[in-house]
Amino acid sequence: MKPFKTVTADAAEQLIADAKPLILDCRDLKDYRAGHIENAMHVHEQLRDSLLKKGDKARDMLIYCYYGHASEHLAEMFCDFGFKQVYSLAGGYAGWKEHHKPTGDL
Ligand SMILES: O=S(=O)([O-])[S-]
Repeated sequence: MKPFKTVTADAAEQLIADAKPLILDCRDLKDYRAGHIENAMHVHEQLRDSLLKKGDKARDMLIYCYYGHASEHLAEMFCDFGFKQVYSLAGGYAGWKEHHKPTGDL
């Protein structure tokens, strides 16, 4: 069984509204800059490492990538480091946009 949870765009939107998770975008920086889920942070290696070491393990964390594959790997890594509430967005940012969810697009 996966140590993290996979959420649909609808469930992720609800999660964001209810739990105010830390939102991590693990796509390329240029794609993040072109548009991302509101309040998402771009995860570069340094941020990832510092979160793994010092992040709040009890806080909900929502991770997304392009289509929902890379985020699963990252989600698993956070779980391995003891994070308790890790979610991966199924379908990634592509799915999010397809469902017409709000973005911080410029
Ligand atoms: O970002 S991706 O791994 O889903 S192609």
